[in-house]
Amino acid sequence: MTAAAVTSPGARTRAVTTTVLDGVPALLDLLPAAGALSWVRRGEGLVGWGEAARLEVSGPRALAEAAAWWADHSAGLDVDDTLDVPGSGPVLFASIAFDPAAGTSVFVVPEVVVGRRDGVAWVTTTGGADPADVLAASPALVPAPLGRLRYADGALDPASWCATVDAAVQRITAGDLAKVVLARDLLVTADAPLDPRDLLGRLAARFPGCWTFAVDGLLGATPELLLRRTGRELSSRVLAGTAPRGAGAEDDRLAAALLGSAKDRAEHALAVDSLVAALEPYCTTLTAPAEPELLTLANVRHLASDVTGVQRGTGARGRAGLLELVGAVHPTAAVCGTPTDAAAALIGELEGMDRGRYAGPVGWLDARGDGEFGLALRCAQLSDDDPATARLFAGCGIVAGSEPAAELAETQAKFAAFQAALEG
Ligand SMILES: C=C(O[C@@H]1C=C(C(=O)O)C=C[C@H]1O)C(=O)O
Repeated sequence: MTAAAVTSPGARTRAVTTTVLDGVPALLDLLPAAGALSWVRRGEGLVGWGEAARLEVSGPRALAEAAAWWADHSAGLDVDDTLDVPGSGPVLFASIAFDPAAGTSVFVVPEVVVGRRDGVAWVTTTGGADPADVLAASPALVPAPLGRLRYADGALDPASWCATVDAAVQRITAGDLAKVVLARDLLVTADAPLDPRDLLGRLAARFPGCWTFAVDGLLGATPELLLRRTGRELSSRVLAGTAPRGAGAEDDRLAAALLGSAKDRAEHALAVDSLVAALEPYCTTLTAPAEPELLTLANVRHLASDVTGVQRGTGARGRAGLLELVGAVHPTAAVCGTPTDAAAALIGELEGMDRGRYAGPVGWLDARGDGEFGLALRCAQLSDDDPATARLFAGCGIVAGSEPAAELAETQAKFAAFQAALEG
């Protein structure tokens, strides 16, 4: 059964105009406090605000319905876009549930989008608003102190979560499956309301190589690119295999140990294989590196593989749409496990929580079908009911030989990404 809640554009919102900007604004500084939408890396990307249209959808055909809705929506627009680059003209921000059949995925067409790509900046407005007015309206951000932060266990306390890791390792050893990604949540309450703009600014400053995202209150800085499409070109950055950072020579030792770890390499290979197997039918060529590289972040290191391909078919009708591709590759073994069905069932059995949109695809697409989707990791879901609270998520891949205490420490290192943004 599919549930869908839709707000559709009226005649007022049919005119979409992209205007090139003379100056190049700092994208995240433009965002208003409410309804922030973001996909920014190294100062480039897209931010948006306001809602010209919105779709909330769940069910086995959720992504197909969203794709049809977006095609229908964009076909009815009167577009003036002389720039014509990926992300100019009409744009849809998306945050897809980890399990789109059961959870709610959110799609938002902003009233205003500001983009920056290769040093060129533009603004796209819907409904005839003057770009000068919408940019002048963005208020200066005064960082608000959050006061004391109080943390509480989410679904499972650390000891219970370690017991689930142990149970998963036993199932893997028994031969039921090869890998499962188990996550946990952590609740935080501040003295004052959390301001998405503060959080996004701090995430981007500390994690410049990650994609700083925000859609419908889910905010984070993810290092993992699920799928980018530009024309027929596809790319993905697969991560799996993680080590903590250390001080001085210890940091180098930990990096070398990660690169040489048979366990982490095996865990990584499962994630790459899952992406390649799902993408291959859609591609004329698809290339994965023979060896992973190290990706170094402020809080952790990962094994990383950049996979690139060229999509089969030409033209909007001759090739699969971006949301179809996203639906085909998700969930990879980076966030679910191998085999997918057995891992998904074990997650449902052991985790004891609803992932919501955590570990789901998050990003944007335009009316050409170009776009970028990351995996919603290193993130928090701000509460609708209490603006001073949020739910943080972190998970890790469990394989034969995983040790519960080390996996718990890995979740703590991953939580630290968002915690640093909260702590300022
Ligand atoms: C699941 C998460 O991260 C994933 C799991 C990783 C691992 O187990 O080594 C590494 C990167 C991500 O693919 C998370 O950050 O919550």
